[in-house]
Amino acid sequence: MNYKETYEKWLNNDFFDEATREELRLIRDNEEEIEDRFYQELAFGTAGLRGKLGVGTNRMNDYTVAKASQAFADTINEGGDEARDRGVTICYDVRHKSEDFAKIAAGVFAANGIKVYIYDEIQPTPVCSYTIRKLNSYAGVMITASHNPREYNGYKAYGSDGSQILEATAVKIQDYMKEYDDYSKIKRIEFNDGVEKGIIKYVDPKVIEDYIKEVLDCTINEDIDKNVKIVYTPLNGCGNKLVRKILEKRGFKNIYIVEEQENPDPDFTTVGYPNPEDPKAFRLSEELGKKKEAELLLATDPDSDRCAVEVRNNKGEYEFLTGNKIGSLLANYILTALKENSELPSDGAIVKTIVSTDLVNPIANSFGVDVYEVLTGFKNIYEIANEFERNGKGTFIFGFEESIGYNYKDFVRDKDAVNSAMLISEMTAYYKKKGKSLLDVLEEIYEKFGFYANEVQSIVLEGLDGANKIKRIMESIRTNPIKEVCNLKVKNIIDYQNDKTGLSKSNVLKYYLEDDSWFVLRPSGTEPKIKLYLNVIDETKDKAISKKDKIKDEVNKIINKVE
Ligand SMILES: O=P([O-])(O)O[C@H]1O[C@H](COP(=O)(O)O)[C@@H](O)[C@H](O)[C@H]1O
Ligand SMILES: [Mg+2]
Repeated sequence: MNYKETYEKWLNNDFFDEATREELRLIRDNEEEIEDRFYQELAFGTAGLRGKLGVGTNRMNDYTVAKASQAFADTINEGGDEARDRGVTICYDVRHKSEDFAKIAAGVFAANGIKVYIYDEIQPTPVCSYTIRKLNSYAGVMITASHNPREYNGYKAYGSDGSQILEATAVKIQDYMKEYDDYSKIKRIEFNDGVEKGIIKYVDPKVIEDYIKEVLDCTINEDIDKNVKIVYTPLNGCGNKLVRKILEKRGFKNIYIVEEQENPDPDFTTVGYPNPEDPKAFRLSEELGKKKEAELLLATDPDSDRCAVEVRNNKGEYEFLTGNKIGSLLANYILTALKENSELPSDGAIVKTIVSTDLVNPIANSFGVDVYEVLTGFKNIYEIANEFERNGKGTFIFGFEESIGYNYKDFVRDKDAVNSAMLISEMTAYYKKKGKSLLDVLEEIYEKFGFYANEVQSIVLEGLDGANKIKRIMESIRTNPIKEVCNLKVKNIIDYQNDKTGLSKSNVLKYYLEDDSWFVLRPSGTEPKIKLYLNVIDETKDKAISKKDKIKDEVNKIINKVE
């Protein structure tokens, strides 16, 4: 069926509610809009389903959420009575429709005989992962579009191990989805009926208390300067309650919250694009920071799994620290402390993605700790912890990725901005006591382990046209491989789609240059973007940065030539 036929089918089927059909009538003459809404079904990407809110098969709405939930329910039902009884944990964030979608999903699972555990308020993504493990749930769902713009929502799906589902399960769910083109086949009861029947239950708030204890147990050093001044913003998302509680419980004396961004706001009015990977998200934090002379600014994204950092430099200005820098600092901090406290496991591992900085390799190796590399996505990072658990060997210490995601230990199996905010604050306070800032420590790390310059550049290409352009860029570089960049010969090309890498197949190209620098091109799996990642090494910091900029420019020229 082509997009126009699907559109007509929705328009003329009185199964769909009047508001839905009215929205479709209004776009009758807008061919482009019809195509964008119906040319495909939402599909599982890096972190579940993600799409714009609105009517259509390529949109997040009551029907597509119900369909995905029915297909997920079918997958769970393959596990029989045990799976149904262990049930599904459901959480949701602050976005438009998040709570509604959570309740629709709950109604679908319940109608399929699957128990549901749901919170009566917004929760961060890491709490979803934690609760699945704590309640021994068979699966989980987090309704969120993370840091995407306000027009988006999404559906993160989890397995019983508390990490997001891998491709094999996503494919299974998508196969089941094909059986529900007729939406009336989806089983669903009203949320309140499910609560009355007792098949949908609210999670005991004690679980949150246990989570807080576990996070506090991640404390590494107590001998720290708790007077360090910290500004925190939840960016109107889910981080507010838990991050503040944790920082208070750790005894930090000077925590300042950006008031305008304290309470939930699904429009993210005060920030616009609520992605703290973009330093613009720190505008209000910087203002408050300057007033309070704060040393550290922390921002968590709307579902509070990403944590961004700015640090005050000698001139009193704030410097953004990328995910690669924070990942390296945390790895160095954690490993140093574990070694000093004689707690470093002999089979310990650090896990990062293939697009994250290599600086962590010499750091980890100096402690005799292995670094594992996986494809983009925290689901892949925690698959290593799951494997360790299945095989009974290996200890997951720390995982991170360049997109400001980190986590220590494995009681939460997704990135955790609550735990990260605590550890970054602790690390800052620890070095403050020694008279150093995070910037000083970073310089020491470079001196000791080498000068690495990293960058991630995103090119936004929206809609079907954008998606096609991204395809053409990847195809063009596959068919005409780059041979040399900035007088550096290409030493090796890894095509994760076609080469045998030991990892799942993925649309990613990694270019290694003769000096061991590399760059990677891949389409984002959560946003309409193609990303260029760079990891460049040289003898000094300045040389590394300038070489990285030159390589970036040259690769951009190649990309821009693609029609
Ligand atoms: O968006 P979040 O915070 O859920 O984060 C998700 O998306 C990020 C960006 O992925 P992509 O480059 O494919 O857009 C991934 O790095 C991350 O592991 C994943 O959990
Ligand atoms: Mg997020």
